[in-house]
This record gives sequence, C-alpha cells and structure tokens, in this order.
Amino acid sequence: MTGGSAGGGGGSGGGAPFAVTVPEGYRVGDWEVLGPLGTGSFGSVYAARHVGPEEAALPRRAALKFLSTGTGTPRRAAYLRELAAREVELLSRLRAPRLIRMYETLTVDDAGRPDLDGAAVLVLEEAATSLDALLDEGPPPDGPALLAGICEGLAQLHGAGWLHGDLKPANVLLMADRSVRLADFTMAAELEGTHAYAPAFSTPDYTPPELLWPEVGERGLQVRPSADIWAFGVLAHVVLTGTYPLPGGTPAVRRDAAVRYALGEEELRLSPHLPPEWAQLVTDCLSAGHRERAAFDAAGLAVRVRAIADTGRPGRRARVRRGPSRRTVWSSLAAAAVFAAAATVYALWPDPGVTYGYHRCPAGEVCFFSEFNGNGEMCHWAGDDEDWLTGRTRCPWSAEQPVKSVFNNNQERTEEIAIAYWRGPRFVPDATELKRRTDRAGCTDVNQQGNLKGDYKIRSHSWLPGCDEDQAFPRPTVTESNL
Ligand SMILES: Nc1ncnc2c1ncn2[C@@H]1O[C@H](COP(=O)(O)OP(=O)(O)OP(=O)(O)O)[C@@H](O)[C@H]1O
Repeated sequence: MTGGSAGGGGGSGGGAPFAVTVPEGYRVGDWEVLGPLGTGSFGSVYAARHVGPEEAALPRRAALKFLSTGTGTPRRAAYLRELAAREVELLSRLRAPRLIRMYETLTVDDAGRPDLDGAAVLVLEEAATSLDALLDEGPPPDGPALLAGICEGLAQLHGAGWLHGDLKPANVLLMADRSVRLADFTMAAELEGTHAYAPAFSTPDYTPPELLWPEVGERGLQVRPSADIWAFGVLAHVVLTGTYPLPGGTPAVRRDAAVRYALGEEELRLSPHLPPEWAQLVTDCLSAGHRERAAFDAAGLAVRVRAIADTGRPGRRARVRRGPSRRTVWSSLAAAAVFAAAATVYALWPDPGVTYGYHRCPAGEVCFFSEFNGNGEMCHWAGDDEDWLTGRTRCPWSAEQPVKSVFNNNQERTEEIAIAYWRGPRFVPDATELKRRTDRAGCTDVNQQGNLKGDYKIRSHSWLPGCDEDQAFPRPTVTESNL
C-alpha cells in the first residue's frame, strides 16, 4: 500500500500481482470480463461488457471490482468481509457527482473456482485512468482542476456524514472527460458525531501523525474527517510538485518525519515552487494537530481550491517548455485554456534533470547532494568509491561545490553497514585505520539522511561496519571546527 515515488501508494495494476485473478471471458451475472484495469490489496478491477438483455439502469460497459474472499485464516476472511461490507454500504447509500457510481452488486457462485467462489463483485462505472497512473507520466497539465474535483468529492462525502479513510492517488479515478471520481471505500466509515471507527490500516504517506501509532479499540480506529484533510494536503503537494511535503526518501523515513513534525521537532518541507496560495492551503491541511486541522472543513476547502484553480495563477518561476511545441496545433480557445493550466503546472513541478528531494536516491545506494535536504545536484553509488573526481563513478560538481546533505538509502539491509565520507581521495578501507585518520568528514548509519554542518569538499566514501556513536550523523560532529 505504500509507494516510494511521490504519487505512488499502491493500487494501480502495473506489475503488481492481482489480488483476485479473473480470466478474460469469465461470466458473472450478465457481465463478461474483457480484461484487467487495476488492482489494490483487497480487490482487482476488470473491464466488462453487459451481455444480458438491455436494461435502462445498466451501462453497456462497466468496471467489475472483485473483492478478495481471502483463502487464508478465518480471521483474515472476516476482515476482508468487513472491508467489502463497508464499500458496498457506502456505495449503495451514497450517490454524488464526484463519487464513483455503483450499479449493482453480485456474488460469484462458482464451486469450480474456490478462490473466486463467494467473492463480492461491485459493478462500477468505468473510469479511464487513475490519478496514480497519471502521475507516473509526469505533471498532470490540469493538476489544479483535478484537485478542485477531488476536494469537491471529499466535501460530498463528508457532507453525507462519511469519511474516506484512504485518500491517495490510486483511489482517485478520472473519467474520459477528466472529471474526478473518488473511489475505493474499503476504509470508509460513517461518522458518529465527531468521529468514526475504521479498520486499523493506513497508507503511511497520507496518514496524519495522530493515526501513525494509534490505539486501536474494539470497534477499530477512531478517525476524524480531519484525517482526510491531511491526506488531501499531501496529495495536493504531490500533484502540484511531484514531491512529498515531509522530508525523506522512503515512506518509513517520511512517517518518522511526520511524527517529529507533530512534536514540533521537524518542519514541513514545502516545495519552493509552490505559489503562496497553494502553500498556505497545503500548510492549513497539514496542521499538525487534528483540532487545528478541524478548522478547515472539506466544504470550505473545496471553495478555496476551486477559486485558486480557476484563477490559473502562474507559478513564481516561468519555465521554458521542453520538446517539440504543441502550441501550433492548439489554436482553439479551449486548447488555449488547457495550455494555460499546463504552463502553470510545469512552472510548479521541479526542473526535470535537476529535481530535488531525497526521494531521488535509488534504493540500496548512498547519495550526496549539493544542497540541503536532498536538493540540487546528486551523485550516487551502490558501493564505496576511492576518488569521486577520477574514480569509477565520478561526481564532477563535487570538485567545486561542497556536499550539503547525504542519504544512506539502504532500507532493505539488516546489517549495521554505515558510510564514511572523506575530504581526500583514496581512503584506507580498514575500520581501525579509518578511525585514526583525520580527514574523515562524517559518517551515516543505514537509512540516515540529513544536512552536513560544514562546507565539505568530499572526495571519497567507503562502507564501514558501523558508525561510532560520536561520529554518527546527524549528530553535530561534522562542523566547521573539525574541518
Ligand atoms: N471504476 C473503475 N474504473 C477503472 N479502473 C478502476 C476502477 N476502480 C478501480 N480501478 C483501478 O483498480 C485499482 C484498484 O482498485 P481499488 O483501489 O478500488 O482496489 P482496493 O483493493 O480496494 O485498493 P487498496 O489496496 O488501495 O485498498 C485502482 O487503483 C484503479 O487503477
């Protein structure tokens, strides 16, 4: 359910094993499966055509969501039944323009397929794509308008007395006309006064701090609508900038940053390219405490977001578009309007090539950056390197520019492998020897990241069995005084 790249967060079909496998041509009710559309953890969605007698209330094509029955333990099966019941309950009771529509529900009756037998099938209106898939292709040209639609969906949901509980790009669908539909209501819950009870489950990047390590009671997790507001704040930052608003190259590191942020020990790292009105809106949505966040209800936010989106105010930095110009073929007024929106978003997204943020650092590698917080130029290696200027992997900018931040991105490792970095070339690859040397600039343990305190021109780095306590980054061992 988590995703490394901004905008990820599970859900789409690309490469992920399908939770429920259904072959082409499979019949359920009056529907025949045409092919896969996407999968999540609890269900898989297939395009289907109606093969029964024509019915006014049913479209010719639909998306069939097969909810997993769970072939594991009875406890898991009960959990999956509860998730299915939540989604069916919400979709059969609520119909609103920005919520995906459900036409009917079916149950698979197929003793020959024990994995499918008894599965609930939701017959949904078929969307063209998901926001998750869209973000994989780069900045959506109409990001602000999409955000306005998403916020309207949230307002419709909250207005009806429900909260979503798992708002993220994979759960935002887009129709062929680019209108938005909120989907996947397996975590949705009906409000009982100020809060609702939801299953203890979340997608870390979109979960507010108060729910990261919550107490789970007998009825589940106590969730408030302000949790969806937090998720919307993260999503808006991701859609507009392609990055997360909290620092970190992995969901786990960003989750820890969210907790530090709630404790007042960390700040939001909003993209410098975000225009002030968006920055203020994201900051409001990401108020650290749920009480402060409750001041920003979805209906009020929807009005604000729509107003910002409709203004189409350009970002602070004008960007030259890349690639062959499409402007010549866009002569109509409508196309001009789309282009205006596209120009706005290109201005908001980081420069291609020189983007920023720790998330760029490939898993299993160590990365050094020319700016604080993983920004600016980046050099990265999977192992040690004796000389960044003449060695195997080179880092030309480091000849002139100091390294300002580091990320030792080895999330899969369990051993205590650390990285030492050196002001000179050709370190001596022996831990005892290294300790005696004087040109060591610093050391990071696995998965540590942060800013260096001095202007270090680093020339080499090496793997170590582990950082000394007093050398471990980000303790202030790397200062001007030990240069
Ligand atoms: N109505 C639809 N039309 C087209 N594609 C859809 C539709 N509903 C879902 N999908 C695709 O299927 C994917 C999985 O659907 P969904 O998120 O509802 O499943 P899930 O198992 O409940 O997910 P999660 O693991 O996020 O809880 C979506 O990300 C989307 O790509």
